[in-house]
Amino acid sequence: MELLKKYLKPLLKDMSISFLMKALGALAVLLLPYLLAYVIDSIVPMKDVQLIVIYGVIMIVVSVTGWIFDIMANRLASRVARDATIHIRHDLFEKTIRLSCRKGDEFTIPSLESRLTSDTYNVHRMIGMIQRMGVRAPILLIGGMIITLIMEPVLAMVMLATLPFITYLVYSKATKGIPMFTKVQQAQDRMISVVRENAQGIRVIKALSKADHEKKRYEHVNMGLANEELKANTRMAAINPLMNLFMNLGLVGVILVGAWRVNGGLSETGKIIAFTNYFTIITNAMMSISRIFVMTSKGIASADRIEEVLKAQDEMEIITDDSPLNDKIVEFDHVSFSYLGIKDNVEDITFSLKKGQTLGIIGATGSGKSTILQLLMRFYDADTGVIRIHGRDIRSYDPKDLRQEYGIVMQNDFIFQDSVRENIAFGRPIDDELLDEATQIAQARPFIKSLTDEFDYKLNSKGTNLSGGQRQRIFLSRAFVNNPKILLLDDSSSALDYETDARLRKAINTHFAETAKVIVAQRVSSIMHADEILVLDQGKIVARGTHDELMQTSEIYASISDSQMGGALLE
Ligand SMILES: Nc1ncnc2c1ncn2[C@@H]1O[C@H](COP(=O)(O)OP(=O)(O)OP(=O)(O)O)[C@@H](O)[C@H]1O
Repeated sequence: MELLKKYLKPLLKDMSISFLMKALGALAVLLLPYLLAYVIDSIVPMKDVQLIVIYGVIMIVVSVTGWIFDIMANRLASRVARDATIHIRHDLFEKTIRLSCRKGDEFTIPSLESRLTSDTYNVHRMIGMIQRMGVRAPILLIGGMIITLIMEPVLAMVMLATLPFITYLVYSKATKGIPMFTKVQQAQDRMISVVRENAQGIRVIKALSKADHEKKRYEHVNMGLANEELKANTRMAAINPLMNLFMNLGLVGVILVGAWRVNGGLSETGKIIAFTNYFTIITNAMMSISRIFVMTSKGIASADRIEEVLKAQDEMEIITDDSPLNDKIVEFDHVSFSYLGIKDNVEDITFSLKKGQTLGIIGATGSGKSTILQLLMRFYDADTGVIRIHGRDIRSYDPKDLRQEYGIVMQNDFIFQDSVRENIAFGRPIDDELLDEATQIAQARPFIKSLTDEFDYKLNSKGTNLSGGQRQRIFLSRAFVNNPKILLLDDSSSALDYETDARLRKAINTHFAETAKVIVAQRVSSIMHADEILVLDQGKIVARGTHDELMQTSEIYASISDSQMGGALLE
């Protein structure tokens, strides 16, 4: 509910106007049966046609005025719901993209996606509904009761006897509904996850003929969602029919007692007609209130999920470190880290890099190579040990400033559906000269020249209209274009042929002679000229040194090198 308070507060003025208009519209609706009873019981017996016409006109005016107020209030309500949701979505999106990687892993991407889409939609519907019905229904309900009590106390008591049952019914169903709708949203997260994986891995699925397997997986989560929805909706579905039952029982009682009273001369026909009108108004108001409860159950469950993300503590706090700056551009000091807090994914890593130096990292898959780069980017914080940049704790830098120091190619880098230029510049103010230089170093110039619109050529999402090697050269251009102080390359040339790879290495060494470089590679040829090479195994450094030293001291390194000798010979 805090979420609603925060986002509706600035819209309080519009909401108040909308509520006022709704209230006036509701009063007009309440006035009509009263006027009708008066016309039937007092004006018609006078047989004064002119007076009857005047009252008819008054009733039309009241009815049209109420209708106009209602429409205006509904429009305003839609605007308030829209404005509040825009701000909620904006803040949620901003928080989502700023969320630390650890928190992102905790929430999971599909869940964040559904919080941004269906949860915000539920909240939007709840805000709209509360405004459209939240004032009107209670006024019609309470106003209708007061008028009927004044008009026909005996009949009103018959009708009111049904109310305790109805109130209990709505309350008990709605309170049980909130956790059920939370489960529905969780099932939706699971379905989005499968849909997402299928959409992204469509080619693998086709290649491995796994369509039937994936269909079954989808059916499973789809059934899960359907079952949760069924459970929640079944509970809620009982509200309306049961309410109808109680209301109709009340109405039967009213008509029987009403007929008995008219026959006995205790009441008049007009009053009984008006009373049945009020009864319908009250019934509809009760129905609306029950709908508000259903939608509010859904909306509150969704608002809680949104709030959970908005309130997520970002553990990426910035600390103070006034240590003197030194010439070690990057330093790992006995760093250990675990993603899940179970087993260290990197353990006791120590190294440092000065201006212009290159560190090569090699090792088996899953040995922790990319994790070192993730820690260097401060996507995660080390559990023990310290990472320093220019001699100061990495945690003392604003992550935004810190990341501007880097040029990075990640293993699973991404191409956006945009031009080649935008994919390289990435919103940074990059002129053509820089673009040209970066693409030349990345050995991308020849293939970009061959594209129909060169730098304006539109790339598909994930670069499906490029080859693997072309994509890597776009990623490299992106990393080079801002002349980084620290260059991090994670398996960035695996799709290049050996000759292009060798030219790339030469170009990097010439253009980035001053830059500290960390190169993660599977190929020995990509790192053999590094100032130091780390050989990783299960998160630990099992050997270190230059290429020549490692050829003598590390069996693992020597065997990798020997198996790739054809590549290593090419420089
Ligand atoms: N987000 C994550 N959550 C949990 N575990 C993770 C996560 N990312 C990586 N790991 C685990 O951490 C370990 C090291 O992974 P890392 O990606 O650093 O390996 P790598 O040496 O770069 O492997 P590769 O050469 O295959 O890219 C692996 O066991 C991996 O399963």
